[in-house]
Amino acid sequence: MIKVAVTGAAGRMGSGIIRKITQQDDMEVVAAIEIPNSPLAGVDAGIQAGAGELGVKIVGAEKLEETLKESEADVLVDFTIAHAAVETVKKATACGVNVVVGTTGFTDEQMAENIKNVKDNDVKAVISSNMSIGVNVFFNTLKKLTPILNDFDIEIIEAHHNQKKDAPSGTAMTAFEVIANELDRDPEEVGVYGRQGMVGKRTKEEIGLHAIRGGDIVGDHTVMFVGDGERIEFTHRAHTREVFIAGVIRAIRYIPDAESGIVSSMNDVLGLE
Ligand SMILES: NC(=O)C1=CN([C@@H]2O[C@H](COP(=O)(O)OP(=O)(O)OC[C@H]3O[C@@H](n4cnc5c(N)ncnc54)[C@H](OP(=O)(O)O)[C@@H]3O)[C@@H](O)[C@H]2O)C=CC1
Ligand SMILES: O=C(O)C1=N[C@H](C(=O)O)C[C@H](O)C1
Repeated sequence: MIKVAVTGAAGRMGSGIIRKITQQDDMEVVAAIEIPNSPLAGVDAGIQAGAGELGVKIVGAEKLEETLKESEADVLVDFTIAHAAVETVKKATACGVNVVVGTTGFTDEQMAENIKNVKDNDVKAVISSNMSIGVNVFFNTLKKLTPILNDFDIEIIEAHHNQKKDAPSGTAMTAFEVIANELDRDPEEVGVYGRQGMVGKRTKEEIGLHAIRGGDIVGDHTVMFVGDGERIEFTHRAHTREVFIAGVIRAIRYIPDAESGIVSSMNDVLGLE
């Protein structure tokens, strides 16, 4: 039985992950953590998630370390917000707990800190901006398309629900890094985040990133390759968060076989590439 702790337990992803884990016979929720001093502390995590009573009470993040120790969690799953996730990964890895992280919006420095904490504490980890199988095939296909279309202008457009806090999405940022890497372009130099005013003509090298926010859009990503006289619009659309949650379940199941001290990718989990 894999013992799972979930941070962001009352969030859109966290509650869906708790519901899904209760339907598996090889894993169980042993801890559910919310923001420090959460008003939800003491509430049953299963009831909160709509999965029926679990006998696991939500605790505030100020009790993270003691909760991880008492619950003997094998894996912590984090879908929260970047600044909180960095601290959570630091504390969980220091307690020897493996991590599955889907939170987005990390700066390069924050991601480097996550990787260092996994390495220094020799734990197992899966970190990915998008856990869906479709998006990971999308990334791999982009890797193949980009060198062929290297002369086209490339723009990335993402659309998400009106509750999303980070922009551009983590998935758009990963797509951007894949493309920049394939084209040997420095992401620091070629990223153009929206355009406004007299920005001048588009340069050949730049890659535009654009974020749309509205209603209940689960998550759409389009990479536009625009040439003279034709264009390719390569799109992934998530219809439901269940696609991300299915990936999380596979990532949890992958952890026992994962290599220690490194961050595994969803390609590793899904056996892609
Ligand atoms: N990799 C992937 O496949 C996917 C990634 N995501 C990413 O996951 C993250 C969460 O998304 P979503 O579930 O929609 O967001 P929500 O805002 O619905 O959920 C986040 C939850 O985390 C809580 N939280 C904040 N800080 C802490 C903390 N220190 N400890 C414990 N809990 C905390 C929040 O509480 P409060 O609301 O009170 O602040 C909230 O309940 C985002 O970064 C999003 O981009 C989302 C979908 C798929
Ligand atoms: O916040 C979301 O909802 C999502 N976030 C991830 C991202 O930023 O890429 C993944 C998915 O698109 C949904």
